[in-house]
Amino acid sequence: MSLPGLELAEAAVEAQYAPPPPTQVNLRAGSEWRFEIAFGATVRVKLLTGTAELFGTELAPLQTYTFSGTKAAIYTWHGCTLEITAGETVNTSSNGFAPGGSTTSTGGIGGGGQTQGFGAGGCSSEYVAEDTPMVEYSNVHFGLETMRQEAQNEGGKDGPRVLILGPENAGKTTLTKILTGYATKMDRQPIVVNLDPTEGMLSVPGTLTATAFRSMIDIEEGWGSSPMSGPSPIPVKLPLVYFYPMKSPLEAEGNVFKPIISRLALSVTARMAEDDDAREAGIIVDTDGSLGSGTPKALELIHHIVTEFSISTVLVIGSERLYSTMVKNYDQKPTTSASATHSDERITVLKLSKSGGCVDRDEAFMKAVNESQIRSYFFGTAATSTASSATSVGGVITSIAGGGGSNSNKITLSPHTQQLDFESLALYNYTITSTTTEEEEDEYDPSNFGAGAESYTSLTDQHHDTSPYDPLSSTYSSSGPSGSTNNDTLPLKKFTQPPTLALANSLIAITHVPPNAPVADIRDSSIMGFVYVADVDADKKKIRVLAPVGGRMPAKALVWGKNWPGEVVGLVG
Ligand SMILES: Nc1ncnc2c1ncn2[C@@H]1O[C@H](COP(=O)(O)OP(=O)(O)OP(=O)(O)O)[C@@H](O)[C@H]1O
Repeated sequence: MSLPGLELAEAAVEAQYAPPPPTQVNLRAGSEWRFEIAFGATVRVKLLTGTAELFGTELAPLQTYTFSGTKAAIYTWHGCTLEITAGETVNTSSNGFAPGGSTTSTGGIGGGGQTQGFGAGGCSSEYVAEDTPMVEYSNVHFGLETMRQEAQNEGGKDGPRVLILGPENAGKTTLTKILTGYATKMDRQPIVVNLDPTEGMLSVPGTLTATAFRSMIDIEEGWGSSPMSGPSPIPVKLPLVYFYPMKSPLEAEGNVFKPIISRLALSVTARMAEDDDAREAGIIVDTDGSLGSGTPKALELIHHIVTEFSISTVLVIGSERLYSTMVKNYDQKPTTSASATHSDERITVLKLSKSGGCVDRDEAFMKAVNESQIRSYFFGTAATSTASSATSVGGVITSIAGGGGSNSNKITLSPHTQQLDFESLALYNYTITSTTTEEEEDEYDPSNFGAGAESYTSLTDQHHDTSPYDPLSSTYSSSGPSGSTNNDTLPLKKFTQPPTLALANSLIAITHVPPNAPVADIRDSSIMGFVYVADVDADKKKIRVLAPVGGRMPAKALVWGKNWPGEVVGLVG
């Protein structure tokens, strides 16, 4: 192609790019290889000698792991040699599967060559770092392990309930993975709770989940996979999923987030009460970066989490200020379960270093991560790995609520599309005013939906937070009341018809409650699964949806993910 005005011929991308030859990386004991791989590029990593782990989960020797759209590090305690090879590229533009979908299967550098970087194996960035906080993190693990041992020895005592806090990109999720990986390696079965709606854990973005980890985390995909039919190299996990279709816990003054947390905590506590393995191993709670902001509202939500999950250990990464606030509010204060069990259990607050490897993920990368999570929820993952064989199955899924975030079993699913009569659906939408400054106001306007005010109903939120507020009273005295009580109306409205075009390309969650359930019940319901709106026919009042399973749409209340995860274009061609 000629460049206008310059009469220079631009070399073809393929010609510019030669696949890098396999590279060997020698890691000394206590160092890590940090790498970034763009979406669309794949890089294969093999452990040739020694031992190594990726965020707490050990790599099997001589097995090839394939990574795409990843920023991570492989750490070694005793030294190792890794082999890094370029994998095939993924067509990110035209197949409707981008960025996490089908591959060109060229075995080399294909049309998407521009996504390959110039580092080893086509990484866009890679280097070896000697300075890591892994010793600190492993000490935390052994501290937690002592608490688990105590819980095991003294029947009835709970294992550690850990809350991980910090600003965005401080490494909270990474620490959660490391602690979970180490715990499962020691045959513990911790319950991992994800309270970060920006990124799904074993589910799509916009979900808050709790999962009992009985087996190892998947190296390539982050968290492993939730149940679906077909062979799976890593045992699947079954998350309990709640839908929170907002980007930040602080939206709607935290009034939607808090009751869902209470629900989640109730389920987790019930599970711990009847499952000794879970009780001994305890809970690890990963949070959203906005809770690390230290604002009164964020502190109030932290307090809610600490209370509801009876947190015993608070880990703060990468924020001295937040650490000092947490020490002031919680260190050596009794846990909420201490008063219930008449024990003397006290909260410990610890400060941890942020890893120098933590990378800021820009909006485009996060968008690709989120789209990839949603895409894999419906389509499974492409067969990129030589470590596991791909199998096409009929898309029959036994449980559909999870599955999105990390379907590592390289299964291609076949979701079903079907036409639905919009009038037969009970669709609800959160009508919040976004607190995120860059987002436009999102007030509910019935006229947008072509329906009068009578087409939606509004019920009052029944939830009142009665949790004691002592530890934080000093914090709030200067800023006045927290403001959590000035919005008693739950911003969850039902609308009927006609369907709006804004529905197209968005997700709808199927709850477990009947269509006419009170809105507080709809908000508090766990999720059966998701459908994706492929098309809207406003005239005929019909929508075409993509569902992970065939058959009739369950007659349940539905919640629209309009604000978040929002529009995901091109899932269905
Ligand atoms: N040691 C490391 N080497 C390379 N990359 C790393 C390392 N630690 C973390 N990362 C990467 O940095 C990014 C941010 O880390 P992580 O997701 O753990 O942060 P977070 O605090 O959970 O962020 P958020 O609040 O936005 O969810 C991730 O892509 C993660 O894989």
